[in-house]
Amino acid sequence: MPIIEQLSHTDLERLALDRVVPALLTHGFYFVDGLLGEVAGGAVLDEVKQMHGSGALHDGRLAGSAPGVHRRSIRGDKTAWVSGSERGCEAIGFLLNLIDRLISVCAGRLGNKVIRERSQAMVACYPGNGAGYVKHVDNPNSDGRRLTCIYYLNKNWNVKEHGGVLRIFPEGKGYVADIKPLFDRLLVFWSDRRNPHEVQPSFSTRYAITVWYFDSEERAEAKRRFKTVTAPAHSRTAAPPD
Ligand SMILES: COc1ccc2cc(-c3cnc(C(=O)NCC(=O)O)c(O)c3)ccc2c1
Ligand SMILES: [Mn+2]
Repeated sequence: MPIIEQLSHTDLERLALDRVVPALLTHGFYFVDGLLGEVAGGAVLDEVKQMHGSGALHDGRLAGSAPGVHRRSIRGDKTAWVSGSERGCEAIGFLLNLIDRLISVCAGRLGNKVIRERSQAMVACYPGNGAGYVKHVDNPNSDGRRLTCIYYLNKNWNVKEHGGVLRIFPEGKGYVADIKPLFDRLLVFWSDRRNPHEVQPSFSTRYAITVWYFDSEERAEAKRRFKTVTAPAHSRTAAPPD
């Protein structure tokens, strides 16, 4: 299927400079709808459905959980990690390239941090059995993750029926932000303690693709710390694969 480029580079620059950067600097998060358009977004969705149908998604892991606490009670998604260059991930690769270009335009204007690298993409499915993800911070302990980017893939999502809202509790703000996991929506937010968030129980299959962008210095320092401190396995701070 031909992938029609929806956003010219100028559009991407305008989106980054006029929308994403100002929102990150004031509210700490931003979402945009219609990122890829129906055709390219639909191609990404087809690839994710194919992965799910072929059994490529497995129970998501936890950074470090207290013994005896049942993982599913904390995090109920199934995930797979892709680079986007795998066979059957061409549309996902196109999406990741577009998000890379968007974030690289933003990076120079987000303060003195150097955002130059990112994690692999985490393809996630909340199966719709009421599972969600309890309130958490993606990067509570300076593991290098600076920005979380989540691309949602859910058509005809009805929150009253399906739940699955991502609720962000912006630190120090008097409000919460309820983000519906709608098809072709991209959400960007600071990964650290500024943005505790939860995935509310989902009652329909809920697909998303997440990438984390690293602050190179914080990431390098975290790797040094990780190597030198022989922390017991269960207590280690987890971070997605590079
Ligand atoms: C041990 O290695 C790892 C590697 C990656 C990990 C990723 C998550 C994670 C974090 N946040 C969310 C989330 O907030 N989703 C919001 C939404 O879908 O709207 C999510 O689905 C998954 C948790 C633990 C991990 C451990
Ligand atoms: Mn999270």
